[in-house]
Amino acid sequence: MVDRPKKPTSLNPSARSSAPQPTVDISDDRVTATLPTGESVSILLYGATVISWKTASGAENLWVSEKAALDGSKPVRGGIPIVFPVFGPPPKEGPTSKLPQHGFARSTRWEFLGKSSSEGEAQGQGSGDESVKLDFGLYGAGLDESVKSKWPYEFGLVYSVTLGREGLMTVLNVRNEGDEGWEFQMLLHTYLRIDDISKTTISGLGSATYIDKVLDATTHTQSTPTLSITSEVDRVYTGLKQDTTSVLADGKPRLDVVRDNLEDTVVWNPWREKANAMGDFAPKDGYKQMVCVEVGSVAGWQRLEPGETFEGGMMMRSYV
Ligand SMILES: O=P(O)(O)OC[C@H]1O[C@@H](O)[C@H](O)[C@@H](O)[C@@H]1O
Repeated sequence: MVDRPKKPTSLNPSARSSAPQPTVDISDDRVTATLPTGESVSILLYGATVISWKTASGAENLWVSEKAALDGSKPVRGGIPIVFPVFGPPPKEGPTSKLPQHGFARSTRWEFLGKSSSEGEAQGQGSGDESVKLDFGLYGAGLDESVKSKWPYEFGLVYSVTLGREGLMTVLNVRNEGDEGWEFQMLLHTYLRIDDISKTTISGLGSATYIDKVLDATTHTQSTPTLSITSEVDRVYTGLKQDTTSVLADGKPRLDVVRDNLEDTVVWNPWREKANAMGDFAPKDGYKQMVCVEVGSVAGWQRLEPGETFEGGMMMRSYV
């Protein structure tokens, strides 16, 4: 009798079968991944908006308004909406002038492209350093005609969200898929959850220059090593040299935001009046539990010629 060929097995089958694996749950409107150690992330397909990122302790790191629309009717007030291809109100003239504030990426449904796992998991090492990467795509062809007519360029966006034990990494890859060059701005509009704004300081911006959108829209220099927030803040820090912006609670690290290939960071807190004026901002005193630290490329424009790509993003670490 001829021996049957054995079924191919992994290099270390026993470890592979016994090592707990990350789980990925895909529903109609969102993708949720959980590591065996308890960390989790949840991403709405609408806007590819990360709406939750929890550490192993169960602590939530992102702020989402209690009145945020999660049904695709408007951009999510909280989490990490993606700003592309224009930041803020569009310029009066030029290719992005007809687009809504912060562009269309945050108000368009993206496609889930799939998941991949870290080497540790793939080789069944059970080393406890598993991570899971979720990819989302948005293409010119996927846009509504009404949006296409406002920004008629061929593009491909791939947004990768990687959940690991050491933090959450989010990276946007932008590709020009057409035959003419175009320019864009991008930003990860991250609403961080904090316990108490009066005990919160932000470091990593000392000596940097910023455009103060609340004051006079002119350029200032950060004179103190840390920033405390005691009223409305809307600042665009530009050309930052250091990579890490840290949020401290009572002087102790709470969250780090590490920029990757991006030079600008927006710090935003609407404070009492602006929070009150936003219909989807709740609770009304929620501005005391959030601060936006938003990495991006927004002070100028990134230009992509046909076939060129740009990639930028961030790594976030949580200390709770
Ligand atoms: O209300 P939106 O469109 O989500 O924008 C919120 C804020 O987003 C910030 O990035 C801007 O700097 C602010 O000026 C703006 O108010």
